[in-house]
Amino acid sequence: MAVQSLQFLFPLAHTRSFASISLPAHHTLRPPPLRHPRASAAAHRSSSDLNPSPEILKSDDGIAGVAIAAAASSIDVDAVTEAELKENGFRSTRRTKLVCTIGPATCGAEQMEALAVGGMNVARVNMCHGTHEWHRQVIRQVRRLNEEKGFAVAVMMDTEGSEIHMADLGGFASAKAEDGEIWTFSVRAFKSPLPERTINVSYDGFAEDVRVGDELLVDGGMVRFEVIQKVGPDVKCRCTDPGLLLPRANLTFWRDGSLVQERNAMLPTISSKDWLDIDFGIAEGVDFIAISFVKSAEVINHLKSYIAARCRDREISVIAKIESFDSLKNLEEIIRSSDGAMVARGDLGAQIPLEQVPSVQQKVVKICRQLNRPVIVASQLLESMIEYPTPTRAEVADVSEAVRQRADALMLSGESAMGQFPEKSLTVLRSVSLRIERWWREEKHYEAMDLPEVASSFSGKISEEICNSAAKMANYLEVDALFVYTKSGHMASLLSRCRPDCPIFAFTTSTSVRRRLNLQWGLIPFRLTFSDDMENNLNRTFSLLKQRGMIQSGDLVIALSDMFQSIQVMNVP
Ligand SMILES: Nc1ncnc2c1ncn2[C@@H]1O[C@H](COP(=O)(O)OP(=O)(O)O)[C@@H](O)[C@H]1O
Ligand SMILES: C=C(OP(=O)(O)O)C(=O)O
Ligand SMILES: [K+]
Ligand SMILES: [Mg+2]
Repeated sequence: MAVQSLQFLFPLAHTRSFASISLPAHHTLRPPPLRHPRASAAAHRSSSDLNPSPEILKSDDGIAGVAIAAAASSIDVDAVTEAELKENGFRSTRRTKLVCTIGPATCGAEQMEALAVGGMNVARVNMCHGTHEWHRQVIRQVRRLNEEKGFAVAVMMDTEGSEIHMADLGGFASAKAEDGEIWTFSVRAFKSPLPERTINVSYDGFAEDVRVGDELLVDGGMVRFEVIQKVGPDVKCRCTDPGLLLPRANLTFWRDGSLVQERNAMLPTISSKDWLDIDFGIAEGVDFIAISFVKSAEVINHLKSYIAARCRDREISVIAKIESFDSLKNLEEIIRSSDGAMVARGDLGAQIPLEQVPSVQQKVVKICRQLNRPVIVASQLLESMIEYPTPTRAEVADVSEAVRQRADALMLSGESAMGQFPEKSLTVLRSVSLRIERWWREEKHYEAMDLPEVASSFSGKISEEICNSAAKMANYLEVDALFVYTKSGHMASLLSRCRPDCPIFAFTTSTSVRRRLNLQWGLIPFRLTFSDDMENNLNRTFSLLKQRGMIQSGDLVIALSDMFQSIQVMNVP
């Protein structure tokens, strides 16, 4: 290690007694060296510092991305983050991750690349819509983008679940239901075109289950009907809240002010169609599978063993969607059994009173953080931007609140899938995230959260203590970055859980782990081949990152590794 580096190495892994060594008192450390603002330092670097010949991409809103073919370099790094680091330094990298639903508005190569350049960390495909062929094209497009342009966008497949949906609207993109109109919801098979004001319903038992007087909510209440008459397989309904009906919109019904639930209990969480979609997702190598309408931990455990038996060489993370009344009863257990959760506010708002959704969101975000599971806040974040180029003030406030809660990720649905302004919507998520994150730093805002122990083994406890201490030291010493060398990604996620002030550079040997780390707060995942020799690893990393202009001599770094369970504090030589 270079002369000016200060270094503390604790080989904690091997003996129990080492674990009780206390970390060095802060006064034994040299203060961090004075540094030039990164922006000006970066500006002085010549473009020949960049390695190998980069192709500069420019998106509409002026964000520069540097795309470097992954194969040509010995360290794989997210092209957008690399550009951000070079332009503005460590402090400005975005901590909150962004998920975009891909749909007709964004499935083209150009649009998808624009989303990647705009900061999309995860591309989501919703199996409620489209064919396998369509989804296959999208997933391969993402892979191609990663390979050719140096992105690390992960793919999330979201199952349909077995709730009741409307069918397609006989070829129409939407239909307007007006106040007082009588519509027929039917399980009959019609020849197209459908009769006027008629909607096909996916669930055969619909006409039997529903009663006259029930309230029928389309898409969580975007349109409402009252059931006025049942005629065999046809259910006649009067529109009470007008609005736009979209193909395959979700249906729930309410009786005497409560959600009608019996039917939900009978339907399996993962339908036979979902199992076919899951097989498809496994075959296409998706990184995440999100399960809709999770009711209990069993279904998650079952799916996880199903996946484990089929993909021995790589993992697929299972995300539990919290969107049903039932999931709230078993929240902790569900989150504990899953690899992450989504606050799916669309359907959630149809199953519990709307005014309860914000507190449930806050609760899920908190439990996920405590149990060390990534959490996504989803649905209607920027709903008005499906049609308009600027968000409402209320939407900006909602996005800010999710960022302020330190959720791992924010998600776009219709805004990116079929809206008119997908890239602008992403820009709003990005700039609102950055603004709140900067505000924390300006205000020196620390929010202490009790982080209960999550490890079950002694070695796991050591890792956890090391991460908690390293994050504390990083804040106290105002270090530039935390470096973590981790094969499984676990130690990176433990660091992320602490939500430290500085970014976390997570080095992992696997491309699949790297993509999955891309969902977690504050992590900048790199793929790097490394050995058991930490000194060698660090020197190689420093030299590679320096060559690429991402760090410079004098930067203060805390490095951890899950091979040695070590902490080192040093200046980049
Ligand atoms: N693969 C797709 N093909 C066509 N339309 C899609 C697709 N994915 C999403 N959409 C459109 O975007 C809207 C919002 O997406 P999302 O919120 O994921 O679905 P949903 O509204 O079914 O919950 C959908 O209602 C649908 O109109
Ligand atoms: C994200 C959600 O699920 P989907 O879009 O699949 O209905 C939701 O209901 O908020
Ligand atoms: K879905
Ligand atoms: Mg849903």
